[in-house]
This record gives sequence, C-alpha cells and structure tokens, in this order.
Amino acid sequence: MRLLVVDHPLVSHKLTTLRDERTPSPEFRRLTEELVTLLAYEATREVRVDPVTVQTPVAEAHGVALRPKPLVVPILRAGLGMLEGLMRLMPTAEVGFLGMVRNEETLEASTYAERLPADLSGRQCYVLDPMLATGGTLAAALDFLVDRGADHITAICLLAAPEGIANLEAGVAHLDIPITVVTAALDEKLNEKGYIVPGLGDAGDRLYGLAH
Ligand SMILES: O=P(O)(O)OC[C@H]1O[C@H](OP(=O)(O)OP(=O)(O)O)[C@H](O)[C@@H]1O
Ligand SMILES: O=c1cc[nH]c(=O)[nH]1
Ligand SMILES: [Mg+2]
Repeated sequence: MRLLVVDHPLVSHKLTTLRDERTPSPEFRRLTEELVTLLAYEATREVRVDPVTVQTPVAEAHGVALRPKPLVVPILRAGLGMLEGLMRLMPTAEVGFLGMVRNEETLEASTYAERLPADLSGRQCYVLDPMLATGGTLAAALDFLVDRGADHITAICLLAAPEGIANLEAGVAHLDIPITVVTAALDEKLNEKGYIVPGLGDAGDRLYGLAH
C-alpha cells in the first residue's frame, strides 16, 4: 500500500478552515468539494487512458481519452460530500455506492447499502471517504471491491490517523493489487472514542447535520 500526503499550501489553508469548529455546514460542504478536487489532481496520476487522435483546425493531434471509465465509490454518508469535487475532474466516470457505518462503541464497521456493478473485473476504482480513523471502514470497502474484481484502487481521504494507516496496511496485505491512499494530512492520533486528533469532528454530522 502506498500513502501520499499532499503537501500544498492551498490544501493546508482549506483544511485549516475545515477543521475550525466555527465553520458552518454550507462552507464545510463547499471546502470539502474544493479539497477533493485538489487531492484528485494527485490521486488520478495513474488513471487509465487510451491514445486517441483529434483534428485541430491546423493538423492532427495525438492525445488521450479517459478509458475505460473509472468507477468512483463514495462511502455514505460522509463520502457523498466528496463526490462532486471528484466528478468535476472526471465527469465521465461511473459512480457506485457503499453505505457503511461504524458502531460508536465497538468501532466495527458494517455495510447497510450497496449499489455497485456485480463485476468489477479490470476496473480502476476511486474510493471516497473523508475520515480514515481506525481504518476498519476502508479495509472492509476495499475487500468488497477486490472481491468483485477491482484491480487498481485509490482511496481519497481528507484526514488519516497513523493507527488507521497501520491497521489498513495490515488489513489489505493479502490483496494482490496496487492500493494507494491519498490524504490532505496525517494527524497525530486517535482518541479513546476513535476520533481523529486534532481531526475535524464527525465529518458526516458536519456535512449533513446530526444523525441521531
Ligand atoms: O476508520 P474508521 O474507524 O472505520 O472510521 C471512519 C468512518 O467513520 C465515519 O463514518 P460514520 O460511521 O460516522 O458514518 P457517516 O459517514 O454516516 O457519518 C467516516 O465517514 C468513515 O466512514
Ligand atoms: O474523527 C473521526 C473519526 C471517524 N469518523 C469521523 O467522522 N471523524
Ligand atoms: Mg459519522
């Protein structure tokens, strides 16, 4: 597994406002989308393309087209807030959905919804989830995608905890495909409730309001 922490002043600036507890939901949603677009520029460096030729007003030009279409998978709820930011860069991508929730006591992730192609053989997937805390949610999502045949996965997260990266690395060691995690920051640690420190709180709640 490869970890890429995107080091860019614009990313740090937007992330700082996102972390601020005074940032209201409308601004939080807008910043999330903007951050994903910036992270996606790095995260899509290995996106698959086919050579194509077009005719300019002057001559033939050799270029590329995004093919085959990548599959983008936001993990509901919070990952949904990242979808538009990625689709702005890859509007022709297909989108599949995974609904997952972490039990607040056990911190175990469970899946409550799934709408993905049955066969992902040879598909390149981009998984969206803002928080990589214990890593349990992402590990389960990657297992699911690889079971269906995905052969190249990039996860885009806004924040990651060192414990979660270590757990995920161990959890996906048996998956024999290239896996990359792209994040805006590797934070300090997890607290006793499994929240990222300093983090930004509960991403789903900050995007969409309280779930309870
Ligand atoms: O790395 P982990 O310890 O598994 O935690 C990370 C998960 O927790 C949050 O989801 P949550 O369960 O709060 O659901 P939500 O997106 O509906 O708020 C977050 O969006 C991740 O999916
Ligand atoms: O800090 C955290 C950890 C898990 N989920 C969140 O939304 N935030
Ligand atoms: Mg949540």
